[in-house]
Amino acid sequence: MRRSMLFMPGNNSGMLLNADALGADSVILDLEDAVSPQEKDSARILVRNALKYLGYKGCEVIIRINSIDTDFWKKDLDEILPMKPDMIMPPKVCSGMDIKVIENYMGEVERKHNIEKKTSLIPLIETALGVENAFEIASSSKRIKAIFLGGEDLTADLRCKRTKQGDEIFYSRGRMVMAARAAGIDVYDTPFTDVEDEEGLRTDAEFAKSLGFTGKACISPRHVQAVNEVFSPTLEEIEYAKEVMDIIQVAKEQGKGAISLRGKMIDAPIVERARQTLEAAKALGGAF
Ligand SMILES: CC(C)(COP(=O)(O)OP(=O)(O)OC[C@H]1O[C@@H](n2cnc3c(N)ncnc32)[C@H](O)[C@@H]1OP(=O)(O)O)[C@@H](O)C(=O)NCCC(=O)NCCSC(=O)C[C@@](O)(CC(=O)O)C(=O)O
Ligand SMILES: [Mg+2]
Repeated sequence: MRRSMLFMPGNNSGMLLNADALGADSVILDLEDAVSPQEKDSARILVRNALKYLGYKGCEVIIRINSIDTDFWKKDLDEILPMKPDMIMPPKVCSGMDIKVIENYMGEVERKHNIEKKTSLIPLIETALGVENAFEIASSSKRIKAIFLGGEDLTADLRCKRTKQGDEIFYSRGRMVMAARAAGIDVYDTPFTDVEDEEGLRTDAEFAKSLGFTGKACISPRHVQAVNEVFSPTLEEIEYAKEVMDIIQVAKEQGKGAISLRGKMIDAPIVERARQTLEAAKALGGAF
């Protein structure tokens, strides 16, 4: 289960060394905006070597490449794909056509190196055009396992102020969740960028969860535990889900589709949510 995704700059060897020991479900080794243009070549080699020699058994590893309007993205794929990372994150994806361009080049590299695995994609959507085309992007390739909202670049493109409360990205968050769920994939929320503000982080993560996000990115290891907690089912939720499953069995035996539990109606969609809760709990290692 992927709840937290921790970004780290691809040119920081100290951070890369312990990448899979920080509690995040995924780490995103960044070759894009956290790396200056002068450092792109050395960061690419460092990340390639980290994948090759460190192995990263403790969590999923995603590489954020540079965007297709730069001179770097093909070199990124040339070096990184042969190391078979779990996923590639292309940034500033604006359309399904962008995905086709990336996918075609990935196919070329995979064939050249006889790589059977088709590496998955998690497109970063962080422009107004990208948000408008979110469903088209989400459904443009079988390689896409999730989409990811980038609030900082998006608000720069929208020409508005990025606030902690996040009213300015409310529409985009809803649109992303809708697009991802309609395409049958997961959806991840933008990182909370105030490293010191754990209460603000929790509020932001809880709000993202309430909208339907699967998980959230982090820029600091200090945020990982809170994000993992928020995106895990609570014991109360698990207990309730089990009660729902029990009571719907009683309803079935009585030939009913709906029944009452603690004064509230239980029917098919509530049972489906309970099933999702128990599935998440099971994925996290609970015994049910
Ligand atoms: C923010 C800060 C500089 C603060 O540094 P500080 O040193 O003040 O932090 P401290 O907490 O004091 O660090 C205590 C100890 O943890 C270590 N430590 C810190 N962070 C760590 C980490 N991430 N991974 C592993 N280790 C870490 C540190 O090395 C130290 O270790 P040690 O010295 O041994 O004690 C640092 O966190 C950092 O660089 N974060 C990642 C930045 C990054 O990747 N950005 C790009 C991706 S976002 C993006 O692009 C989003 C988007 O695309 C989407 C959108 O649109 O929304 C966009 O467009 O924005
Ligand atoms: Mg960005």
